[in-house]
Amino acid sequence: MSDPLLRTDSVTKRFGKLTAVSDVSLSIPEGGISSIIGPNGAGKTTLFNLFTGKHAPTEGSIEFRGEEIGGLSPHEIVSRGIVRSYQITNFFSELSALENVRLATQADRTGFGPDDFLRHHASLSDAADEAEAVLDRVGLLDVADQTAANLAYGQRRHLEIGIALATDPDLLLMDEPTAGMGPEQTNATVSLIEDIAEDATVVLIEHDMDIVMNISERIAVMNKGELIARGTPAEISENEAVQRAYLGGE
Ligand SMILES: Nc1ncnc2c1ncn2[C@@H]1O[C@H](COP(=O)(O)OP(=O)(O)OP(=O)(O)O)[C@@H](O)[C@H]1O
Repeated sequence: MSDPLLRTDSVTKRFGKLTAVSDVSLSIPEGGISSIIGPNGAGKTTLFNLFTGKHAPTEGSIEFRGEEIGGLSPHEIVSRGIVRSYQITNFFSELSALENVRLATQADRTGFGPDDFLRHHASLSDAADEAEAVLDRVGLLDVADQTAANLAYGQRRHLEIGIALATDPDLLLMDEPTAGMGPEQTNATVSLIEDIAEDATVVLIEHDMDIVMNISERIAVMNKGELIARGTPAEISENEAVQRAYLGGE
């Protein structure tokens, strides 16, 4: 089997006396969709925050493509190709959809070295083309010129995904991407996630079990900070420890 894209080894995060993530060893292979599920407070978001550099692990390691990333800054982690699509709004509301995505594509391609500076002008028009392609992919080309603030809720969520895609991530972390959406928008978002997973690795935190079971190739289940099960949707749906965790009995 090929090396995992992301691997944690006994990673632990404590906040004072509270252990939010406890001794979690998990491998995410390259490609496809993996989901992290678990009851409220299980430690899912904290695990994402460790992956993105928002928090440093208290103990243990996190490797991306075989290199330690635990404790790196968010900026360094993004530059390695790990990007998070936020559940909270993460765009400039007065700028248009296109401008928001274009800023993200520019940030991805414009470095700070002298060569980058010389390439800057040419890269701006490329960034504009790329931004349009990203907007098309997330279904927002027809509202490209509307300000982000004027987009409907589901469109704003897709804009956030577009901003993440604009940096061409290898690993896209998505935190409840369908939260608050109606059935039609949910279906559109699920199709988009499946499309993204054709050429990037996607890890989802998702509470909607129908989506999780339909879309995931593999699922990791957390409860009270611990990883209690890993497996395919069929394996997880039959796992007794998982059923107990969801019934609140463990
Ligand atoms: N910055 C922080 N400081 C202190 N405690 C925190 C912090 N972040 C998370 N926690 C605590 O860590 C535990 C795990 O929280 P986390 O948000 O990771 O769970 P979750 O599985 O994402 O839950 P939910 O599904 O409700 O979002 C909770 O008890 C939470 O209160």
